[in-house]
Amino acid sequence: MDKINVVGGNRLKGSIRVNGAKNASLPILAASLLASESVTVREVPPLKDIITMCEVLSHLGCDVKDNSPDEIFIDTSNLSKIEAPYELMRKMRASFLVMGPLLAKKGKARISMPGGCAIGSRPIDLHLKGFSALGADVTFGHGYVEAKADKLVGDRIYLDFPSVGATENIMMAATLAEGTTVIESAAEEPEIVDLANFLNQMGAKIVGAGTDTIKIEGVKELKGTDHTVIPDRIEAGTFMVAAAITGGEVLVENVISDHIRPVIRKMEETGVKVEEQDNGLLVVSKGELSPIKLKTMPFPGFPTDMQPQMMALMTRISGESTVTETVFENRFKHVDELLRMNADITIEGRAAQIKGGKVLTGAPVKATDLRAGASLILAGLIAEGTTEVSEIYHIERGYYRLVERLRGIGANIWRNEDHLTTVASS
Ligand SMILES: CC(=O)N[C@H]1[C@@H](OP(=O)(O)OP(=O)(O)OC[C@H]2O[C@@H](n3ccc(=O)[nH]c3=O)[C@H](O)[C@@H]2O)O[C@H](CO)[C@@H](O)[C@@H]1O
Ligand SMILES: C=C(OP(=O)(O)O)C(=O)O
Repeated sequence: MDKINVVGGNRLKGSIRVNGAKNASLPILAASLLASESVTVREVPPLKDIITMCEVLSHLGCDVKDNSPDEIFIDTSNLSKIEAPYELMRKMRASFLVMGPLLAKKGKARISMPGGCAIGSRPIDLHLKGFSALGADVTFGHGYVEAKADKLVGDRIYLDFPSVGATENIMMAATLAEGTTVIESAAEEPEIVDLANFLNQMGAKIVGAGTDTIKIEGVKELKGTDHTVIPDRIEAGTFMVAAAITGGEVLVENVISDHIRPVIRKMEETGVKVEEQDNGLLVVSKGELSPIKLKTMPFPGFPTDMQPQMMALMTRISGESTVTETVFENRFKHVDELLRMNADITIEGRAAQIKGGKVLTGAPVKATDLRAGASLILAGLIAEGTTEVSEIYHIERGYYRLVERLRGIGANIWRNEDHLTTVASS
C-alpha cells in the first residue's frame, strides 16, 4: 500500500504554483451536460475526482477527451443515458451534481444515493427541495433517487443552510427552466461564481452569484464555450500553512487573494506575514507565533476545508488555540492521528482545544479523509523523525503531485515507491 513519508525539520523556501480548483472543476464538468455544443474546460487539475467525473460523463454518453495535463473537452451530442450507477457514485459524492443538469436537459435523472463520509452524514435534502420546487417529482427506491419533470418551472427556493452543492445543482437545473428562479440563502463560495460565469458564457441568465440571492432566468438552450477554472483556494491555503508551520518563506503563485481572505487574516493573527504581490502571496513565518480562535463558516467565513490544516499549525504555537467546526458534524478525525504524533488536543462537541508548543514526534498515521491527510503531512513537516501517512488515496483526491511539489520547496518527503526507486538506483 502506498504511503507518504515525511521527515520534519526543514524550513520551506521558494515558490510553488497552485493548480486549478477541484471544487470549481467538478460542478463545471457536470454543467457541461447542459450544453448543446462542445465545451472546453482548462486548468482542470488531473486528480482522481476529476477522472471519476469524466467517467460519469462518458457513462452518460458524452465524448470526453482528456487533453492532459489540464484541459478537458466534452461533446454532449450523444448524451443518451440518465442514470449514474452506484459504482461511480460511491467513488465520489460530487457525482450527484449531474442530477440538476440531467433533469433540465433530459427531463429525468436516476442517481444512486450518495452515502455519508468520514466528515459527516451529508444529506441531499436541500438539493431535492430545490428540484421539487421547480416542479420535479422526486422518488426513492433500491438505493436510487429519481427525479422526473415534463417541464421545469422557475420558483423561489429558500435554502435552510447555504449548501454549496445544493446551490450549484439547483442553479444548473434552473438555467433551462421556464421563467425565473430565485435561490435565497444561497452559498456564496467563489466556486459558485465560477460556475455561474461558465453557465453565463454558455448563454444562461444568472445574476447575483457570490451573494446570498441568486436569480436565474431560464433560457431555451445553452451553447458551447471555452472556460478556465479559478485557482484552488484550498490548495493555496495548504501551501501557506506549509510555509508558516516550518518557519519558512514561500511565494504561493496563482492565487486570487479575495478567495482566501479569511485564511490570510487568521494567519496574520498568528503573526505570520502574508504579503500580496503581483504574482502571488509571499508567506513569511519567523519566530514565535500567537494562539488564535477559529470558527469555520460558509463563505466569506473561514473554510471548513482549511480547518484540519490550520489545526496542524496550531500544534506548533505555544498557548491554547481553539477551533469550532460549524459546517460539518464530524470533521475532527485528524485529531486522533495528531495525538499519535504527541499533539495535545481535546474535543468537546464541535470545539477542539489545542495546547500547542509540544514537540511533535513522527509516527505511523492514516489519512481518514482528504484534508485530514493534508493536516498530517503538515504536522509531519515539523515532527521529530519520520511520519508515515497511509491511506493516501484520500490525499490524492485533492492534491496533484503533492510530494514532488513540497519537495521542490525543500521538504524531506517521499512516497514509498520513490524511496524504493532511489535505493534501487543508488
Ligand atoms: C465538491 C465540493 O465542492 N465539495 C465542497 C462542498 O461540499 P458540499 O457541497 O457537499 O457541502 P455543502 O455546502 O452542501 O454542505 C454543508 C453542510 O450542509 C449540509 N447539507 C448539505 C446539503 C443538503 O442537502 N443538506 C444538508 O444538510 C451538509 O451535511 C453540511 O453539514 O462544500 C463544502 C462546504 O464548503 C466543502 O467542504 C466541500 O469541499
Ligand atoms: C470535503 C471535500 O471534498 P468533497 O466534498 O468532494 O468530499 C474537500 O475538498 O475538502
